[in-house]
Amino acid sequence: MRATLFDLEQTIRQRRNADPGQSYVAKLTARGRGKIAQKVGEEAVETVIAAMASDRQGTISESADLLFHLLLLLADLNISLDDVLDELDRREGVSGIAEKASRKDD
Ligand SMILES: N=c1c2ncn([C@@H]3O[C@H](COP(=O)(O)OP(=O)(O)OP(=O)(O)O)[C@@H](O)[C@H]3O)c2ncn1[C@@H]1O[C@H](COP(=O)(O)O)[C@@H](O)[C@H]1O
Repeated sequence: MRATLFDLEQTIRQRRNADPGQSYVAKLTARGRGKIAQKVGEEAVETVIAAMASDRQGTISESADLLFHLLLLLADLNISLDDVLDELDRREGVSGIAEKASRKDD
């Protein structure tokens, strides 16, 4: 059966308090939110670089790293994937162009 982002979210929550010597999730968590956030930024940049090089496999690999580290950061903030999907649901059907035009200060 195919693993989902919800499965990965659950694994990350379970691994946060594991032995940092045995778990990357625990190790990065122990290094603090700033380090997790830095990794999200690095993986985002690496995704962009791969995409701009039209490196399909690289973009897939870096995107997986990015999603994984983003879930780690969200877990550190006690934000669930459902919280983010709720926000996307809220936006469903609202054109990004129309939404931007409705902002007063833009
Ligand atoms: N999906 C992932 C996953 N994707 C990437 N990574 C790790 O993320 C790290 C990112 O690589 P980098 O080279 O950027 O990082 P780094 O070598 O630590 O570099 P520095 O920041 O230290 O310079 C690598 O160590 C990858 O192995 C992952 N580690 C774990 N998972 C999932 O999380 C589960 C729990 O992992 P553990 O907590 O390690 O048991 C695993 O079973 C997987 O399902």
